[in-house]
Amino acid sequence: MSAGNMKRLAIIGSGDLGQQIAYHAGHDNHYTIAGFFDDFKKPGETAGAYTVLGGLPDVLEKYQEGMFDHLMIGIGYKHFEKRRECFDAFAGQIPFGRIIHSQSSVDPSCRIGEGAFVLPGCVLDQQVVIGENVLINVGSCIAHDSQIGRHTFLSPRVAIAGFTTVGECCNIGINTTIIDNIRVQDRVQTGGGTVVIRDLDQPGLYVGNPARFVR
Ligand SMILES: CC(=O)SCCNC(=O)CCNC(=O)[C@H](O)C(C)(C)COP(=O)(O)OP(=O)(O)OC[C@H]1O[C@@H](n2cnc3c(N)ncnc32)[C@H](O)[C@@H]1OP(=O)(O)O
Repeated sequence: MSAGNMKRLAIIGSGDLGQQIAYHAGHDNHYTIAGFFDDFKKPGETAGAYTVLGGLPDVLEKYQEGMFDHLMIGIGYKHFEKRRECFDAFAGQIPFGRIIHSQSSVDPSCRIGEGAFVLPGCVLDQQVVIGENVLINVGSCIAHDSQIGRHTFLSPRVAIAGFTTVGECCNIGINTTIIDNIRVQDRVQTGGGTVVIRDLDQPGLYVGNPARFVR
């Protein structure tokens, strides 16, 4: 697609995650980048290669003025409540982007929610279901028939076996392994390298092999 035909993407949050989304959305030819919305920067200020269009109160108006076509949330795992709130505030009013990087392999039978972002090097096998506003970081692998709940963040190289369900607003740490037929409760966080071999029934932080509840 030539740049002239591409839809324009605006991103809420111009920090590290917003920059990562802008980079891949642009360089992998999904969108031209309209700019960021960020309450902590001034309109017109530069953030990386792009401009701040305004703060959160300006998003709807700028969309109605035709400044962008699709929206993504660049608020990361340190602010899950805000990540969820922002998505829910604009869902149904503004179309969200859905980006699957061209260097990922996603089976056509997968269902990927609005606002979801699959980064390079991921493999999603048959019938995987990815909820709205989920981010799947580089090199993650999700086997057949597994599901990831809304707003959840998978760090790089997470490995999830078949028939497993990860809840909403989870932060799954780098290189976490989850075996098959597991259920992970909403709002679970795992440390790097955690190995999950039993259901995680309680929200909170788990680490280690096998995973143990920390707090
Ligand atoms: C593109 C990107 O960069 S995406 C971001 C990717 N980043 C990650 O995945 C970060 C993963 N983070 C971690 O692993 C961190 O160590 C956390 C979040 C689990 C722990 O953070 P803290 O809140 O500082 O906890 P703290 O360091 O006090 O650890 C609590 C206990 O868990 C242990 N622990 C912490 N991390 C791990 C781990 N990854 N594996 C095993 N044990 C661990 C600690 O040794 C400590 O044990 P103790 O109570 O017996 O002494």
